[in-house]
Amino acid sequence: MEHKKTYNAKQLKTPHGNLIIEGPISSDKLAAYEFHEDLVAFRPPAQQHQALIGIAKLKEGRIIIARNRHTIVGYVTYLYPDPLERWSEGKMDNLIELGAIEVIPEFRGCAVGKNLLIVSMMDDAMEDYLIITTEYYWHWDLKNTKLNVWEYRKVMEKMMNAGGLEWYATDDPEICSHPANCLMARIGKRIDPDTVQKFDRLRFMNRFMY
Ligand SMILES: CC(=O)SCCNC(=O)CCNC(=O)[C@H](O)C(C)(C)COP(=O)(O)OP(=O)(O)OC[C@H]1O[C@@H](n2cnc3c(N)ncnc32)[C@H](O)[C@@H]1OP(=O)(O)O
Repeated sequence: MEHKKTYNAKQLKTPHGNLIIEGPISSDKLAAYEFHEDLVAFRPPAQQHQALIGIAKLKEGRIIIARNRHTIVGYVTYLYPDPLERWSEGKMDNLIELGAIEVIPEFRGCAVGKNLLIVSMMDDAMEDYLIITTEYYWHWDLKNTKLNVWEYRKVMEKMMNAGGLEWYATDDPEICSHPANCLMARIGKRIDPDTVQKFDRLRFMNRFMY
């Protein structure tokens, strides 16, 4: 499949300053911007910056950023699912995963997360994808936000809903291991029924056990 990427951008005014929410952004541009030192949710900032540059180079990879002048203060990633996870087992070239989303603490609660999702979906090419995201509570910043798992889950749902991702049932053991974990997905307008069926089979791989 051809992976068309069309750049979109919007301005977001926040009490902490104006941001540009933009992408998909090229690896060269990503490399040229500063990467804020508080972007620590997944890896040390320098390593995560490099990881995002790598994703932007992938044919299916997409990075949308929130930028304050020359500094990246938030991002969301899209790429094929990890080959070790069940979501890649269907070898579906139109299934991509929202792999990570992060906003620095200073700008949280200012709708940056929601706008990263909104700008992501401005690209019409997203209608050709089935987009999934897996939510595991152990990736959440419960310590600093002081939210409990259900409050945090609500934040995640509201943010993902802004991009049209909705809750989907699954028997994936890791997701089922805690009730706050979940699978969310967005089925693009041009997705065919065959793809939806394949996705259903991926969601329920253990059904013959019952
Ligand atoms: C697939 C994955 O990546 S899982 C891991 C997700 N990432 C992380 O947990 C990393 C650390 N956390 C973060 O970076 C941020 O908190 C994010 C990305 C989860 C959310 O980003 P934000 O920019 O704060 O989200 P945003 O401001 O758009 O808020 C979404 C909704 O949650 C609400 N919300 C946000 N923070 C809070 C809070 N602390 N308390 C209550 N509600 C909150 C917002 O008011 C908004 O709700 P609304 O639509 O009713 O107004």
